[in-house]
Amino acid sequence: METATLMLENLVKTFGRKKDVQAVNGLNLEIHQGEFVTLLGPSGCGKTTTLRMIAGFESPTSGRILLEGKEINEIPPNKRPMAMVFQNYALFPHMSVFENIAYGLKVKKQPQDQIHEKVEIVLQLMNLVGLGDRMPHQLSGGQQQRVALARALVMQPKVLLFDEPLSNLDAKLRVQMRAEIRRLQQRLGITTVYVTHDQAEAMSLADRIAVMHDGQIEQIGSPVEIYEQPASLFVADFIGKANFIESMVEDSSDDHISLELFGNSLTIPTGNHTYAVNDRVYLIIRPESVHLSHKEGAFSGEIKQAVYLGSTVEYEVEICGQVISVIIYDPQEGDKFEEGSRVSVEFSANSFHTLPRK
Ligand SMILES: Nc1ncnc2c1ncn2[C@@H]1O[C@H](COP(=O)(O)OP(=O)(O)OP(=O)(O)O)[C@@H](O)[C@H]1O
Repeated sequence: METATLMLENLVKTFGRKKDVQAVNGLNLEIHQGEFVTLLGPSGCGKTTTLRMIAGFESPTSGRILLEGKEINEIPPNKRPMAMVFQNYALFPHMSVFENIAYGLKVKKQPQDQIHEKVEIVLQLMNLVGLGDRMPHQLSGGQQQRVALARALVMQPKVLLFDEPLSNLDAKLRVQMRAEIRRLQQRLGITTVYVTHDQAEAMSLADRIAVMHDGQIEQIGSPVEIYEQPASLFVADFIGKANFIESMVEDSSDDHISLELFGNSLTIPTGNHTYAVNDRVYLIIRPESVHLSHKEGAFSGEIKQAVYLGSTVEYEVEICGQVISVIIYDPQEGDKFEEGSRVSVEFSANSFHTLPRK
């Protein structure tokens, strides 16, 4: 069996004199050798606190952190074989790029020639050759972040930690840097934990995404699993857009259920759930799985709102009193509909997903 490099067991962190802020609330996570895991969730869900506990900057109120099977709760941050890259780069302003990168090795009293060799390797790796003598303020934001990453990599950590490292960069550079981080991580194979509240960043980087909510992991899985099989309403709503249609089970067999959808009967696979007749469910469908046309179709709706965004058009369509979001990618002439017009609506086969409704 593959052993986890990093294991978080029932991790709890409370803040405040009365211990009344539950930042992390019984969190369990296993991260394997070489794996890239992102912690994704809304502001305040406990992502940064979790990362800071892994790094050793915060000590857990209870629970255990294990690295390669050994508990490291009591080991100070500078003794953990980990390196962290921060949102604000945290470079020393009075040191050159070279000195910034060399700093950690100097503190560890490594021989001068080895420090030189190692710094040169990461300067090359991070496309920073020729910039070693510059001061941080003479670099662009993207270059500063590369120096911060070089400074982390030069320590040859077993675990690399990122705290929203791209938030201060403009949108284009962010996309470029995230591709660079992914390439680098794959090439070096370093176990990585990456905190972000940006879904696209989490989806494009991670082997697995841990979606956090109220100090716990609500679901962990590959980007495809998280998107296509959300385990809760929170995940379905937080990751991408989703339509939630209230319905009730009319018939149930081993692996299929029939339910009512806008006056019609729909039979779909049950997925991971078991349902009985009369159970209340949410039918979940993504906006890109809904199709509009002027042809005769199963359902008829009215366009309430149309927003043209160039590469996509987004519609709000009312069907039987319920408003459904629709996204059309790469819209062609026939995909444009006026507000107030009637359209027929179809749903992609097998694109429905259900969750129990209390
Ligand atoms: N040092 C602290 N003292 C008191 N409360 C704290 C402290 N650090 C974090 N918290 C609280 O713990 C909760 C989780 O914070 P945390 O920074 O981990 O969330 P986050 O998911 O990283 O959010 P964001 O995306 O906004 O950074 C929040 O309610 C926050 O206010």
